[in-house]
Amino acid sequence: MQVDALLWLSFGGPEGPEDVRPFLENVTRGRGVPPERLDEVEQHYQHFGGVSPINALNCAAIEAVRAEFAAAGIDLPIYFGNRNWHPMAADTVAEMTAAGVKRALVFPTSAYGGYSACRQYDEDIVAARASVGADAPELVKLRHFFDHPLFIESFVDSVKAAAATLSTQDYRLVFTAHSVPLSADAAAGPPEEGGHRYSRQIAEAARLVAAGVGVADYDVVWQSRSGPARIPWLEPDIVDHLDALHAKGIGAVVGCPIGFVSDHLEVVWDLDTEARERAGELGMEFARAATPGADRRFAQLVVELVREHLDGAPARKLSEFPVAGCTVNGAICAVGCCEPAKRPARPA
Ligand SMILES: CC1=C(CCC(=O)O)c2cc3nc(cc4[nH]c(cc5[nH]c(cc1n2)c(C)c5CCC(=O)O)c(CCC(=O)O)c4C)C(CCC(=O)O)=C3C
Ligand SMILES: [Fe+2]
Repeated sequence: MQVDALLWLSFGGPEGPEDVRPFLENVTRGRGVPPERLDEVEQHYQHFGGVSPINALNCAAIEAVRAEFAAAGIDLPIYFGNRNWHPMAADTVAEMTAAGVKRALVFPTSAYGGYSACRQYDEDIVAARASVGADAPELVKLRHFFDHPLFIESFVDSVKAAAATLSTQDYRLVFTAHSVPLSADAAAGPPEEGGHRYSRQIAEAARLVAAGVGVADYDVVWQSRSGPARIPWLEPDIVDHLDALHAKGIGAVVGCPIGFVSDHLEVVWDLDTEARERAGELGMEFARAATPGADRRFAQLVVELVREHLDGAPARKLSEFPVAGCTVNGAICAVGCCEPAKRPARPA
């Protein structure tokens, strides 16, 4: 396939105290997140000076991919655009159009399926192209990579490295991912797959990493719950789970943020701040495994995903899940796939 560019499509994050509120409003527009939750999350960002680490991490990861492209003789410019903060995807796609890009691959910074992790990026692609108009380039999104060997191997090594910092090797391995409403998880994937594509892919990635580490018993839990309390989300929460582990006499935990590709705010707040603090109160040791974003293998993974399109290279994958997430111009993966949740009306 002939392509002219790669678009790195991410979530975006604020760059200073004044950006936080407008950023949060962009994220939650029409999504039924209560104002109290926004106030709370604003404090998490302000705790770090109103700066999310996510933009700098994306820029560093893009530089790493540029170096791998150069080494591999792949001559593709890389553009960067986000859903919720500058550089906004629509502006970036306008810039690509002006530069004469006719067809680009799109790397979304999420490894998984589901509405928030996959279909919402498709919606971003549709909206960005629509804002540019008829000259917008064709945008071909790359597939889910949660079961790519380079993604899994990076987490295996980071779990081992985190475990090595503990005073004991008798630790509990606990995987965490961003919680989503139960209804969103039930609707994840095409209906004939039976739903729950997001939580099942998380479970599969956790299984592969645990096997690579050589750990038989582990847990998969959730973090960063949002939304009104009356709507059920995936549980248990990591912080509650630490209480439960403590009650069972467990004294050391390795937390592995399997649902995230880089150390953005959910990781540095919910895990490195809240979970670590709770572990401290309980007298438990807590080590957090690094996310893969800064690992050279992550850049190599992007190169491999790109090669699947440039030269028809085979898709390397460790699970039986079908290849998914790869569509053109933001088309949905399949009829009924990852339907956006119906937002319940606010109680009167
Ligand atoms: C599955 C998933 C991923 C992983 C897949 C992926 O990576 O895309 C993810 C990533 C991220 N989520 C992020 C930030 C936020 N997510 C929020 C809200 C929500 N996330 C949800 C799900 C997910 N989110 C959901 C169902 C909501 C409820 C509102 C809605 O239905 O949409 C809110 C609103 C406030 C709050 O309620 O927390 C914020 C600020 C950041 C950037 C962090 C930074 O700045 O460093 C990143 C990478
Ligand atoms: Fe989120």
